[in-house]
Amino acid sequence: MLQQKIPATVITGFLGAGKTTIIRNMLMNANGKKIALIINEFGDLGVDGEVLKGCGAENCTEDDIIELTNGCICCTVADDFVPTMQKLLERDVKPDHIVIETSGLALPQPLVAAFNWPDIRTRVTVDGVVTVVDSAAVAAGRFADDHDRIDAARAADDSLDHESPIEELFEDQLICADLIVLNKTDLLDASAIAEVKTEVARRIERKPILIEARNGDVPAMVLLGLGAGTEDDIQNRKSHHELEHEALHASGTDHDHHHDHDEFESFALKLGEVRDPSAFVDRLKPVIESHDVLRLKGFIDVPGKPMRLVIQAVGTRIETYYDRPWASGEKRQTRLVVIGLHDWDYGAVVEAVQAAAA
Ligand SMILES: Nc1nc2c(ncn2[C@@H]2O[C@H](COP(=O)(O)OP(=O)(O)OP(=O)(O)O)[C@@H](O)[C@H]2O)c(=O)[nH]1
Repeated sequence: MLQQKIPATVITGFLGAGKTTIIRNMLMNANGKKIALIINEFGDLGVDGEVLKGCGAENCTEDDIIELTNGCICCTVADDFVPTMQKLLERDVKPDHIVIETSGLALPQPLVAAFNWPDIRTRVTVDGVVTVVDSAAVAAGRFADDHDRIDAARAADDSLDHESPIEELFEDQLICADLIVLNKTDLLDASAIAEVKTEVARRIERKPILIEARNGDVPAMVLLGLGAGTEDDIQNRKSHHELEHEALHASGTDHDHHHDHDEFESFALKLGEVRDPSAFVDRLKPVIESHDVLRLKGFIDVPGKPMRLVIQAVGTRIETYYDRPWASGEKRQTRLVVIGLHDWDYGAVVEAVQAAAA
């Protein structure tokens, strides 16, 4: 008997756009579908996996959540992703649907291409690539970089062929989408949302479905019911990197030009108790602003509190909430992951975050 392929949904989008939030919502509304999650993060601390395990969904137990933390999934496809999929597909009880959350810095294209590997292609299909957009960040001009500055830099150094790394990545993630979710529309008025739509649409020639969402509230039926078979269409969704590579190849100047994440850096910090989390948040804001920290997240140990406090910062917008009690035998500790552009003053950022927590 011909086995039906298991559908897999790829959830991508820049740092902090709301990927984990969408998945958390979906798990609560999946109508009994057994979901397997593959979670990929940039940085050593598996915060997203822990947050999702903390939500205790019955259709997706801790066993069904697999974390890939050896760097961005697009660079570790062969070593990490493919073996993980193979193991998942060998389980006795197969999932009804596989959901993959890429890191905010990953290119979805190499991941989708992996679905054409022979022993994966016969068993799984990409139901769709969902690209989550932080509408507030788009409205604030986060992805529309200062082109004059970049042009000037290019004029001074003609080996610079890139747009800014953030803008390029944003476009590559859009280009690969079957569904674009304009998330965080609660933070904008109607005219700003309309501008964001125009801004997003002008960056892609294909016309994927575009929907608005607040707090990642997208019906599971929509999210998991795209039926796109994206692996058959990757030729039409090439990343800047792939196009550049092809152009160099055609001009005979091809060289060993790997995609990497050199433009971004992250570090993990382990700290002691934070007595006054709201003062910590207040002190963090100027640190994030002055050092252009792109993302900070983790868990805080607040003395006297039985629960751990989750902290999520996307730019200077910071949210904290208690998610679950510290488990017995679990070490109470403040653990943070901080992501920024590689040219930041690393030592100064570490010191400033430590000082803010003290
Ligand atoms: N105001 C607002 N905040 C949101 C919305 N969706 C998510 N957030 C918040 O944005 C922050 C980041 O959300 P996540 O879901 O962790 O984002 P992510 O894309 O998984 O982040 P990375 O995995 O680090 O790239 C959290 O504080 C969320 O609560 C939304 O629609 N509106």
